[in-house]
Amino acid sequence: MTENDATLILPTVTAEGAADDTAVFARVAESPEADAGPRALIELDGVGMTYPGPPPVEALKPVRLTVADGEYVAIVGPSGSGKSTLLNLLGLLDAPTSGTYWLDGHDTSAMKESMRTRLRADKIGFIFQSFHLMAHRTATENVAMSLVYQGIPRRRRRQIAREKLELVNLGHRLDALPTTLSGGERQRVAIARALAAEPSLLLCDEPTGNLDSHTAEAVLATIDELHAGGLTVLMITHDHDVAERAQRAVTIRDGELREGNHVGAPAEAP
Ligand SMILES: Nc1ncnc2c1ncn2[C@@H]1O[C@H](COP(=O)(O)OP(=O)(O)OP(=O)(O)O)[C@@H](O)[C@H]1O
Repeated sequence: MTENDATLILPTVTAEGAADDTAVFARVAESPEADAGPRALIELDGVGMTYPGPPPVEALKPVRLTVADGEYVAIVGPSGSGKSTLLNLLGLLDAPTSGTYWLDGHDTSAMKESMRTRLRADKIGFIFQSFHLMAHRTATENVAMSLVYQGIPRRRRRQIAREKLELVNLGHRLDALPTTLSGGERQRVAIARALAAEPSLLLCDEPTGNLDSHTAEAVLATIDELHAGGLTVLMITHDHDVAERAQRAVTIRDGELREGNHVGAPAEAP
């Protein structure tokens, strides 16, 4: 990924957009539901996605899905089942063609693009199979740069980056370039970057797909610890062993979601 490509997952907010959003965020924070017990961080109601084609492809059939704040949920399915489509919707990288997506109480369907971008930057940290690190930047710079668009001063950005890298046990490799890091270490830099803005949701897209099983275990253990600390984790994977780490698994097949089959999850119609 080039530095330009990085803007796909890094926030790009105008001052105007930020001002609008602050007002909306304040209104939501004042709502009476804010105190009403365990809250849903994610709520999909009839959310579907049909790519226009031609020919049109119904990649995600209208689904309902609720993920509570602090949950660890795996979405598991084979190639072509609609995982990336769902990830792009959940990550506010794409808008659904039907239904309503509430993220932390915000109806994202009605939002302008600038607002969705702002919400994404505030609420969601991403980690991907291929790390997406900038090759010519140190670990600290890779993490710190994710905060550039949030108007955080450079010194503070670097301080946050160091803290997050220490959190994922990379305090001894702060100045290392990605090419000098192992695969597992690179993925931990990516996790540190995802955590920099204190997201509510960690959205993971096959984060161990490029790692050997030993290294994968270490990365998954880091994600377990983050979840134990209260972070909501949504793990997209085709690997049932990876999905087993979650509290709850949801299966996706041919664009249809089915509530999972293990670990304390009450079966629930999609
Ligand atoms: N832009 C697009 N236009 C048309 N069809 C698409 C588009 N993107 C995906 N599809 C189709 O939607 C379906 C779901 O694709 P998706 O990429 O979400 O699956 P996936 O589960 O992530 O697959 P993989 O694990 O192989 O990445 C597939 O049939 C795919 O061909």
